[in-house]
Amino acid sequence: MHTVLQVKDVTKIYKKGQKPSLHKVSFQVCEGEFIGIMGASGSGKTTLLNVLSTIDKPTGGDVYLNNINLKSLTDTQAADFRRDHLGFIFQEYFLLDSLTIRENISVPLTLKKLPPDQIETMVTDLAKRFGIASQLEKYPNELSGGQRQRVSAARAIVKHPGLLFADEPTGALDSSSATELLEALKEANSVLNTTILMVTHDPYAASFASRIFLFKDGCIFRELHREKADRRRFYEQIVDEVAELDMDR
Ligand SMILES: Nc1ncnc2c1ncn2[C@@H]1O[C@H](COP(=O)(O)OP(=O)(O)OP(=O)(O)O)[C@@H](O)[C@H]1O
Repeated sequence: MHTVLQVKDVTKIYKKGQKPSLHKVSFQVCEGEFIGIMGASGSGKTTLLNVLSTIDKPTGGDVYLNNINLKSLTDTQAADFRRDHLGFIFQEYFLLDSLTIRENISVPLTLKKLPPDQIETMVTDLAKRFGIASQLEKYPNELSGGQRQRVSAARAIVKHPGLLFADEPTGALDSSSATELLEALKEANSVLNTTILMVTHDPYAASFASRIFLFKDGCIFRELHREKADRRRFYEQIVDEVAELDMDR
């Protein structure tokens, strides 16, 4: 399986004299992995996501995404790279209220100028996977929070991003909506081979990942592998680690 993301000795110092927010962080992610990023508030998770997604630049070290060194990109190239290769899901849904759900999910494909019938097929297929096929002609304000988040996930995945970043995607959802979203992400991961990097404080959400990096003070403090453990056992392991590291917010 090929390496999608390579992070080498990445350091981020916001202000001279300040403690590094990331300190020589190194890891690799292979295509089709589902990575969870956990850590206490202030441990560097958002900083890492910003640096990996070309939104911010590291002070030192290198990030290779699909073998492209992000350092080599100009700001305009970085914006194009984000549009063409990366997908994002945030705690907020960021849907366009004046567009239908079908139109919202179609936006990335319309921007790519794909033929309408191809867009139609891709959007309908994905909407079925995400359990929102019957909502396609509605508007965002007619949907529940959980449904809106699945729409925003479908919009991020429909363009087949090389890497999908999810930043606290279940943060605003009740537990059953969170489960529906996480199961949909897991399905996209296993069926469509979408590579996912998800920041979360929630051990339950993290238990859907196959590998987890626990951050502390800007460094990877521990790495957990799900391997053959079922999700429940993995969840228990994560809860134990979080308690041990006192990582609760
Ligand atoms: N723009 C900035 N300027 C200066 N320091 C910053 C900036 N952004 C973050 N930091 C500092 O970097 C460190 C890591 O912050 P970061 O936001 O990455 O943590 P986090 O793990 O995402 O926290 P949370 O879970 O609360 O979102 C913190 O000490 C924070 O104060």
